Order: sequence, then structure tokens, then C-alpha cells
Amino acid sequence: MATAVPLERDAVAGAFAGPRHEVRLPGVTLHRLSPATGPALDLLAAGVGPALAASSVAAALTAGALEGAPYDLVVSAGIGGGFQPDAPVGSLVVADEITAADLGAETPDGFLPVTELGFGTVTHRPPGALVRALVAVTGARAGAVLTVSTVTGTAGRTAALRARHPRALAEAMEGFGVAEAAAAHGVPVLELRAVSNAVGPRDRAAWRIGEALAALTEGFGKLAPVLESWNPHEP
Ligand SMILES: O=C(O)c1cccc(C(=O)CC[C@H]2O[C@@H](n3cnc4c(=O)[nH]cnc43)[C@H](O)[C@@H]2O)c1
Repeated sequence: MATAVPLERDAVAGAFAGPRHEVRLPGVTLHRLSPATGPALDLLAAGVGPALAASSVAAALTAGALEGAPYDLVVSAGIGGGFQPDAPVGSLVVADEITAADLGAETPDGFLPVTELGFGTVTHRPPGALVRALVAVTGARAGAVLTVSTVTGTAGRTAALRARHPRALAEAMEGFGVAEAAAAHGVPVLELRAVSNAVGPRDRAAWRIGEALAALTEGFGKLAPVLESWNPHEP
């Protein structure tokens, strides 16, 4: 599980009982949980933003592969902004697509994603069966989660994102980076966000980080049995 900051990592850890110890690797420190039942789980505070998140997750994936213990799944998790009214503050959003919303070029005729410039990718799709199972147990809403390098802070930018991504429920800053690292290792990815604020004109006083962290802990508590019964070879 890759969160941006330690506060989010500890909110996820709060859902799991059992011992936890640190594993120091070049470039990253994992918090390894060994639950009484089910597979071991590594938690990583991977940093804020897609670049640092990608490099941190890639370091962990490479270490696992070299140790002969490759990961089955990578989960990007944390707080995020919700597009209103579809993703209210305190709700959970699971990504059925993880899309880089600002990776491309501005032109006089509008934004062009890198794919239209002839390279790269802008979307990763988590396994459908896992997304559906997650929705069923947590009540999370499923939709596109956008990755941005700049937190949206105006009505104009919000409207532009909604127009380009009508299925978007949330935005955050790490999912696409985490998904790129996972894809490079052939490992499936999930993104789960607890909504701490509405996407829109910046209103710091309205952020509900504590409420979102509590929703994250509750969501992960329900997620554990799903992960245990998930078959990695199912699409
Ligand atoms: O604007 C501020 O004063 C401010 C205060 C505390 C934190 C921030 C952040 O930008 C946190 C970014 C962090 O949280 C995720 N996140 C949460 N909400 C959003 C959002 O609406 N848009 C993008 N990212 C968001 C993000 O994944 C980062 O890890 C600002």
C-alpha cells in the first residue's frame, strides 16, 4: 500500500491488527504488517506527487523482485479531492481508471494528452473484479480518479477537468505515478481515496482530513478479506 505521507500510512495500518516492523531499503522504508490471518502487507509513505511516489514504489517493487518475493498487487491510497456532488467529503472512491490529467501539452486549441503527441500512456485500469468487490464491501463509489501535479483551486480549472473527464469522481497527486511503477513490473494496481475536500476554489478551512483518514481506516478494515480471496489471475 503506498500512501503519500506517514499520517495516511498510519490510518491504513490502523485497520490491521498484528505486529509491524520497519524494513529499510535503499531509498525507502517499508512498514511490514504480519496480520494474524492473510498475507503480509507492506505499507509505504511514498511521498507527495507522482514523481516521488513512482520512484519510491519502483524501489520497493525492485527490492521485492530481487529478493524472490514479488508483490501481487500495489494499492495507492490516501486522501483526495472529490468532484461534487458525486463524491462528498468523507466518502470513499475506488478508481476504475487512474488517469494523469495534466500530462501533455497545452495548445491554442486546448489540452493534448501525451498519447496524442505520440508517446506514453495516460490511463491505467485496475482489475475490474477487484474494483467491483471493493465497491461491494466498502460502499465506495467507482469512477475515474485523476492524478494532478497541482491541486485544483479554481472553479475554471474544475470545470475544465470535468469537461475533459466526465467520469472523474476524485483527484489526487500520486495514483498515476504509483500505477506507472506497478505497470513496469507487471503488477496490478488499485487506487482508493477518502475524500477530504471538494475539488474547486481553494478553501483550506473546509478540508476534513481527520474525517477522511477515519474513512480510510474503516475502508481498509473491510478490504482485507477481499484481498485474501482475490485471485491475481482474474481480470
Ligand atoms: O492548500 C493547502 O493549504 C494544503 C494544506 C494541506 C495539504 C494540502 C495538499 O495539497 C495535500 C496534497 C495531498 O493530499 C492529496 N489531496 C487531497 N486533496 C486533494 C485535492 O483536492 N487535489 C489533489 N490532491 C489532493 C494529494 O494526493 C496529496 O498527497 C494543501
